[in-house]
Amino acid sequence: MLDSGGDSPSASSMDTKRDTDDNRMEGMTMEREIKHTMGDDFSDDMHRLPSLGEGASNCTRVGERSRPSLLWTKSFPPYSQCIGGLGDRDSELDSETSIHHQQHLNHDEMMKDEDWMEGFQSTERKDDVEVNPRCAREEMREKWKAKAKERSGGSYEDDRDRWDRGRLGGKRRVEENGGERVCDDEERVGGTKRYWTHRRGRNSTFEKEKRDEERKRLSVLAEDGENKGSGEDLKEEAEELPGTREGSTSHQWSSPHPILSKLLNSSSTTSSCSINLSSVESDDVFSEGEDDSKKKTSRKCHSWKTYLTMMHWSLRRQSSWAQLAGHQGNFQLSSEGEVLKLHNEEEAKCLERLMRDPLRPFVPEFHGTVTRGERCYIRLEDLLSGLRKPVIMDCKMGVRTYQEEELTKAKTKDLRSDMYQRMLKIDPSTLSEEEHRQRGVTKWRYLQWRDTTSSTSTLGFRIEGIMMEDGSVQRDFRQIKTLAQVTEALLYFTRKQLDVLKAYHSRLLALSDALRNSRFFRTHEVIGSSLLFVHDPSSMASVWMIDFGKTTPVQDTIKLRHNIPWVEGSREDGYLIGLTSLITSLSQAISAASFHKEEGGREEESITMKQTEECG
Ligand SMILES: Nc1ncnc2c1ncn2[C@@H]1O[C@H](COP(=O)(O)OP(=O)(O)OP(=O)(O)O)[C@@H](O)[C@H]1O
Ligand SMILES: O=P(O)(O)O[C@@H]1[C@H](O)[C@H](O)[C@@H](OP(=O)(O)O)[C@H](OP(=O)(O)O)[C@H]1O
Repeated sequence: MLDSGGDSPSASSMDTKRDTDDNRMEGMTMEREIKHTMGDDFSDDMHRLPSLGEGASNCTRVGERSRPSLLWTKSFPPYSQCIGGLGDRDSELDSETSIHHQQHLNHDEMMKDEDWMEGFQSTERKDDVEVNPRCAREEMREKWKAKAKERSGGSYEDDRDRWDRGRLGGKRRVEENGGERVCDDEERVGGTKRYWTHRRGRNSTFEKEKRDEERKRLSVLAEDGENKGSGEDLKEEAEELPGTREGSTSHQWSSPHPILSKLLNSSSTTSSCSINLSSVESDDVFSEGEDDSKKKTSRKCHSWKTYLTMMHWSLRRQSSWAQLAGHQGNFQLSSEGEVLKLHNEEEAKCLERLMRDPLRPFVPEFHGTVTRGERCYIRLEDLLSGLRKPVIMDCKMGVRTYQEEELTKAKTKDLRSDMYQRMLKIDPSTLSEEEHRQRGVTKWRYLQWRDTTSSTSTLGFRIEGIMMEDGSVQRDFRQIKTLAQVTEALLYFTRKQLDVLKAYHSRLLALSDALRNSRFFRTHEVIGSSLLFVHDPSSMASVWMIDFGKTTPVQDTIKLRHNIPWVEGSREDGYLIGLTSLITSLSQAISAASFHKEEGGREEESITMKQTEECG
């Protein structure tokens, strides 16, 4: 089912009938499901207006600049352990036009929102840090410190605690920095789940200290004329994100600090690391499959600083960030580990509003904008930060992915030959004679075709892509039309892990709650926005709302319901239809995974019994 090849989307009439029947059955289950999971406000069929603004929610008060209500199945490494943020562009970020979103968070404005945010409780997230083995890094650090001391005439501050605070001490940091992250440790669902909150203290003294330390390290490195050139090259190289390469469909994951581990494990001929090193220099020195003698010779040619420069570069490469969908080349990772997305006025405005909305806990933190060269970017929290081998799924929400104005534009707009080619490749029969003659289609025509040939127009969302823990990416889910197929995809994506499925399910229920209380949602047509599902092998899981590039406010006279089909002029997006489908599908997946687990248990039991009998 997940295979991209195979049948054409133009299904036979029998298939279509089966699909329709499936959907009808699923629709009935869905209604039952919604009654069960979403409470009375959502309990009617999808055509009923959810009572926006009613009732209380679990969300946290927004004005506190907190990261509330993350639902993880396990503890989550702190932001400071994400190494992707190390870098040399800190100063650039600091010095360039950087508007912190807090500047926009006018207190009075926030107070205006107070009435409909009432009842929001603050839940906090505990930093239950697992400190990773860092012996190798320790060793490297000692070497570096010794050299740094030598260079600076012995003035280098040998402050082990400082380093440890920065690199390892998530928990300690909590204590020492006035509770940058705290947790209510609120046990849920049989004591296996917790609601975490996550206070973002990016501009805290600690963070500044950490950056200063980093700068200090860099300036020591920069002093070394011998390696300056290569260091600069590497910095440039590191700016490019692995997941953003044109045409790249897979992303190789690395073991922790690949270059460092290679350095310190010189006796092994093969390395466990599989990071895709694209630097020429790094390939020279460390390429896979090299014989030992070459490695040794090569190593002699490079000073310790080269290693450090490269280590630093590799640490930056350690970010788990990967782009699963969307436009190639629109993203960068900042030295602070933020995701920089090409600026879009609409999106920036939405994010600003969202930072003052009950939906804030479901949206990446927005840190304003930054200019790099001639391009302006919005600065977003990296939602993959701290995750080792994240498994990601991008679901584009809504029953349509084009704005109403695209319809109007379509009448005058240029024809798109690239979109014609894409349609031709997948299903030539869908193109009209005129379109064949013109060898082009309007963008609206293409987007509408995408919506109707995927689950978008029927289920109110579609899976845009899935990246598994090995970095393999699957993007073609055009064949998925029914809820049963979605459930199958969810089981595949989560590898039937019950805790992950349950965490996603709860998170989506919390989201539906927040949406009901969200003024933003009430007043915006949400088009082309995605839900980003993220978990990792340790079963931490969460869902985030991303991509507001085509989300626009509607006039006061229009009351959006979000749960009814679209007709031209209504501006309805069907976001809640998609959310409902996803919640239902997750419930089905949970049942299937539970059944599978029980079956597995029974099988194991009978094998053990058989073995015992045989032995006895
Ligand atoms: N804050 C974030 N943290 C981590 N990953 C992100 C973040 N924002 C985006 N991504 C990654 O980038 C991908 C594309 O994001 P997004 O949908 O915002 O881009 P886009 O170019 O606007 O997409 P589209 O072409 O659908 O409009 C996502 O699927 C996700 O993998
Ligand atoms: O899903 P596909 O088949 O990759 O098609 C793209 C997708 O629909 C994007 O949402 C759309 O960008 P917008 O959301 O910004 O409209 C893009 O248009 P574009 O080529 O004009 O960027 C399409 O090419």
